[in-house]
Amino acid sequence: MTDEILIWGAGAIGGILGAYWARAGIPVKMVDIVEEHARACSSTGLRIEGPVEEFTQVVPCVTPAEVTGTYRTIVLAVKAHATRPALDALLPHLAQDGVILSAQNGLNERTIAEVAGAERTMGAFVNYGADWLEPGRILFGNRGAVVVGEIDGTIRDRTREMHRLLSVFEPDAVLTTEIWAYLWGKLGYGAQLFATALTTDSMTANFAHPDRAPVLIDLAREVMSVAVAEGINPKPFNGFDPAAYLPGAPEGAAEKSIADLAEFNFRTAKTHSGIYRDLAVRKRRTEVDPQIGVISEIAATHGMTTPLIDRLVTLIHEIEDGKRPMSAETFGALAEARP
Ligand SMILES: NC(=O)C1=CN([C@@H]2O[C@H](COP(=O)(O)OP(=O)(O)OC[C@H]3O[C@@H](n4cnc5c(N)ncnc54)[C@H](OP(=O)(O)O)[C@@H]3O)[C@@H](O)[C@H]2O)C=CC1
Ligand SMILES: CC(C)(CO)C(=O)C(=O)O
Repeated sequence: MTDEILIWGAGAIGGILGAYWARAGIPVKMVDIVEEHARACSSTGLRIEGPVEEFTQVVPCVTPAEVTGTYRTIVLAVKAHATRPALDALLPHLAQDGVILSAQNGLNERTIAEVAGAERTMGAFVNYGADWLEPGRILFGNRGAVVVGEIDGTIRDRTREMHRLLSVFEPDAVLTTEIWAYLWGKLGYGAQLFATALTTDSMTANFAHPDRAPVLIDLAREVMSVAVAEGINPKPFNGFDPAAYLPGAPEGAAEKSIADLAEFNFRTAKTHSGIYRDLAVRKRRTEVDPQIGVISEIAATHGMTTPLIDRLVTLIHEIEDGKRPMSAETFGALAEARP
């Protein structure tokens, strides 16, 4: 047994955490299926680039087959659709009294709790912007909200310790009793980000586009109404204001949130979302089903329908399958599903 932290998934999100922790002298090891990346991080080091800070840090990194021992803290930072296979591989290395922290988008904490047990699951919400560029190189595009909390809302010694560790990386990290409220807020913003990836335009260009803003507003309204049906009161962050998308919001509030998101994303060196990168750069499937499709599944349990979310999922799949281009016309096909 070791108190070394294991980061499972050493890409944009996990790699940055690993580099900051290793630089601060915190014992950390990373695991990644990309062997060339693992070798680079362990030998010449992981290069963090971009406007936030630039440095190179050696961080021990192995492939899943090379992991030995058991760990009390494992940070899971793979894409949402890789959560289950990653859990299968990491569970033999999780101590009985250990915990998995999800540093992901979506409601992965539900899956982790199901597989590893609720007691061994901790939630996080991360909104910093980063891109994996090539083996051993990650762009840190912008700082963003980092929040940690137990899935049952309690605050324990281990939660405070995780908050302390995250604060090494992000001094404004928040310790919360309402992690689900942040995760649902990110689902609303996440749906908007998926919509921006229907085009090749930057996130900011989409948020600032007069014809697209109303569609982005209606999308967030759909997600926020499902959150409310779930008994969640989503939290604001970095320009995303959940209350602006709820019934009874003051006039102009949603438009202001969209303008704030255009402004927030104008300041990042990460011009496009991770979804755009999956589709246009990495040419691979996205997290759309576990991150966005799940919203309509939850809506159905409340007897609600989510026409925009459903159309968005279909369009993203059509792009993944090469049946549609990323274009203004494809965004227009989303707009057709507006109420
Ligand atoms: N990037 C960002 O700015 C943000 C991302 N997020 C979220 O954070 C999560 C992680 O995203 P991100 O870091 O961008 O993704 P990346 O693809 O950059 O990093 C994930 C890494 O994990 C590897 N991997 C995949 N499956 C496994 C596995 N079973 N075991 C070990 N490693 C594996 C991937 O390899 P391969 O590439 O070959 O699959 C990749 O190197 C996602 O849920 C994302 O939505 C949240 C906020 C911001
Ligand atoms: C845009 C970002 C970084 C949130 O700010 C994100 O979550 C993504 O790329 O999917």
